[in-house]
Parts: sequence; structure tokens; C-alpha cells
Amino acid sequence: MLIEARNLYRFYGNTCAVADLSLTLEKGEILGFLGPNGAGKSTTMQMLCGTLAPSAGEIRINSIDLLERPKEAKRHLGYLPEIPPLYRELTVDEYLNYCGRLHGLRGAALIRARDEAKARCGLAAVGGRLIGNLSKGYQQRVGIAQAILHAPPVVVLDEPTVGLDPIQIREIRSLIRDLGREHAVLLSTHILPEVQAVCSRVMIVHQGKVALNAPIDELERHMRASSLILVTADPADPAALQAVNGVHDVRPLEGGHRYEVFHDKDRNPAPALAALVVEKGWGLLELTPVRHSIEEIFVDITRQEAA
Ligand SMILES: Nc1ncnc2c1ncn2[C@@H]1O[C@H](COP(=O)(O)OP(=O)(O)OP(=O)(O)O)[C@@H](O)[C@H]1O
Repeated sequence: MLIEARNLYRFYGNTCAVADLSLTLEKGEILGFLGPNGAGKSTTMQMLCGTLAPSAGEIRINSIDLLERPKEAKRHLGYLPEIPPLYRELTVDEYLNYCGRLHGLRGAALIRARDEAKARCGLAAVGGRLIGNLSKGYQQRVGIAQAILHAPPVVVLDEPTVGLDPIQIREIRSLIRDLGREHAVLLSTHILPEVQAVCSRVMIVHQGKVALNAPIDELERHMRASSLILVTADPADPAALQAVNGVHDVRPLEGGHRYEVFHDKDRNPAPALAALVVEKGWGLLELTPVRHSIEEIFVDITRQEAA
């Protein structure tokens, strides 16, 4: 086990930001740490990386107790905080040399580690550029290069794609997938599709508590709602829609000829609905499954637990 955290708590004054959170991370895993704003992700990551003391709980990194032997445990960790600790007035090489020296690397070993991190993060061509002059996407790559410089088995990335444009987001995600082959990666985000795009397992936190800890396909199951949005060019007949096998309710929505069609969770009536709309000549414009948001998944899961 590369990360093993047990029963973590963190209070800020009287506010409980993290409550009884346990987490494990194994080699070869990319764990998506997902939750709405304020859920306690950054607080948890700071505790796991040894930059914030838990109010209670235990953390082991590669079997080393982080609270008892912090220096040793942190050698096995690379961390990209939410706001990357970059020096804008240094060049990429100067900055990575500096970070490498902090990790105790010197001489040829330092150059080798730096050049390898640069190559893996697609920075080979920009070693001489000032960090302050790089685009946000490239600055984020420098932050990731800094995190993997000392070849740690565990890499922790806090919201690595925030503020990037769609092309940069794709590039950083592909970089994270590559990292996942050789490191165990813990990735925090509040974006559901990000987790689906890169992670093998997901942990959803809400108000400091774990709501779901499951393989990625289980998230897919939770996301699937039991309704479809149907949009037609001409008015459709709700009664006819409701007569389709598996449909148990049809609600007209505002704006144009839009309907939400509720159905049995295990039976998708989309093909039959499409056929009906075509047969009646209503003009099929859209037929889309409704996806749950993180908040709705959380409500769904806690409701199931209560039941
Ligand atoms: N230094 C602090 N002092 C007081 N309260 C804090 C402090 N840091 C965080 N909090 C509170 O703890 C809770 C969890 O915050 P945290 O930053 O861990 O959430 P998050 O999931 O990372 O959210 P975001 O996605 O917005 O970064 C929030 O209610 C936040 O207001």
C-alpha cells in the first residue's frame, strides 16, 4: 500500500473540514478524489502530503508513518498544490535544479533527474525560458515536473487542470495517465468527466466525509439517472410517450417541445421512443440520457444508505 490514511479528522476552530476519512492508494492506481467546492479535498491532500497536521488520525506513505518520520515519508511523495509553488523569475531549468537540490540531488544525478522530468512533461524545449513567460498550461507542466523530479512512488495533484483551456486540459490529462503507469496518483478535482477520463478508482467526498469509494465503472452506474430528455420539432403527445414500454412518467419542460421521460432504471426506452417520434413525424431533435451531478450522486448514495 503506497498511501494508507486512517480515520483522519481536521478541525478549523469549530468547523470540521474532514471527518473520519480513511483512504488507500496502491501502485498502478489513479485515484480521483472528487467533491464539490469546500468538500475537504485540499485539506485532505495537505494532510496526506505532510503540510498540514491532522487533528486526529494516522497516515502511512509507503509504510512509513508520516507524522512520526515526516522527512523520510515525504521522500516517497511528489505534490502539486492547488497553487503551484513556482518562481516566475527563474527559468525552467533553474527552478527544477533548485527543486532537485532541495531533494538532495547533485551533479550528474540532478541533471539526469531534471532532464527526465522535463522529457516526461513535454518541457524539453523550454528549459531556458522564464517560467513567468510560459502559458498557464506549461506552468502547470513545470509544477508537475517538480512533483515527479525525485521519482516518488506517490504523486498527489490538487486540481491540476483548473484554469487551463480545453487543449491544455487534454494534454495535462494525457500526462497524468502516463504518470499513472509508473506512479500511484491521487488527483483531486471537482469535475466529474475528469475523473472518468483519467482515473481507475474514485472517492467522492462531501462535507468532509467519504460518500463513495469505488472502481470507476461503479461511478458510471451512479451517474446514470433514470430519465431522458426528449426534444422534438413539433409537439409530441405525452400520453403516447408514456405508453412506451418501461416509461412511467413524462413531464413537459419549459422552452420548445421538450420533455423529461422517466423510466425503469434497468430498461432504456430510447430506441422505442425514437421509433415512436419518427413514426408520428414529430421530428426528433434530441434524445439524451440525464446524468447526475456530484451533488445528486451524493444525495442518491446517502439516501440509499439511509434506506
Ligand atoms: N485555513 C482555514 N481556516 C478555516 N477554514 C478553512 C481553512 N481551510 C479550509 N477551510 C474550510 O474547510 C472546508 C474544506 O475546505 P477545502 O479547501 O479542504 O475544500 P476543497 O474540497 O478543497 O474545496 P475547493 O474545491 O473549493 O478547493 C471549507 O468549508 C473551508 O471553508
